[in-house]
Amino acid sequence: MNNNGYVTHEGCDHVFFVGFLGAGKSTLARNLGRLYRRRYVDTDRLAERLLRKTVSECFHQDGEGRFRDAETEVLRRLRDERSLLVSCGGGIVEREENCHLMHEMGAVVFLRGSLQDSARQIQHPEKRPDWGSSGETRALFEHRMPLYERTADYIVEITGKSFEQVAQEAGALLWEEGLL
Ligand SMILES: Nc1ncnc2c1ncn2[C@@H]1O[C@H](COP(=O)(O)OP(=O)(O)OP(=O)(O)O)[C@@H](O)[C@H]1O
Ligand SMILES: O=C(O)C1=C[C@@H](O)[C@@H](O)[C@H](O)C1
Ligand SMILES: [Mg+2]
Repeated sequence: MNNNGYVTHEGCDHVFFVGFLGAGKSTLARNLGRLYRRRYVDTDRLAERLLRKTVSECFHQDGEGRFRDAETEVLRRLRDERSLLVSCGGGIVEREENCHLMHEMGAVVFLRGSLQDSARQIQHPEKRPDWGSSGETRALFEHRMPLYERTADYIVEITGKSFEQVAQEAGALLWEEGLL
């Protein structure tokens, strides 16, 4: 345990949560952080801090490329930290370099659900640069699923489960694997 009261292990051993928009990545990282006394961070919030603007502002003013560069820079900077739970932006798997960085630093957990799960759970779709018309969103979902699957070390199914069930299941799995 470090002097902030968080559990840390030797070396860089983060757990990264990936999945489509609204899958529950941030909620799960926060819940597991509380349960297992692990510090959690969110790559979208870290990118906003680096860019000094919101994700949505960055997409509109500077374009997606600028945001993706910031997202990769955020991951690189996590090399200097220990034992974090990291909820990732939905598009983190778009860059091969990001996937390498995550595997170099720890384990990747994919929260797998349906497009309907995302549509139900997502808040303020009007503020999401990444939530387009229903056809665009379906195409993005279909493009992303194999990328998440290919990158995942572990898969947690979310369909029909409450946050508590998802946290319990993911927590038990990661604990058994010595990752928490
Ligand atoms: N298992 C669940 N059942 C029902 N609602 C959930 C569940 N998990 C998360 N939620 C709710 O769904 C919404 C999206 O969750 P969250 O922000 O954790 O998802 P996310 O994957 O981080 O999304 P984003 O793409 O916005 O980063 C929140 O309102 C959250 O309270
Ligand atoms: O799925 C995506 O491409 C994105 C998801 C969000 O978490 C943000 O990272 C951003 O809006 C892009
Ligand atoms: Mg989130």
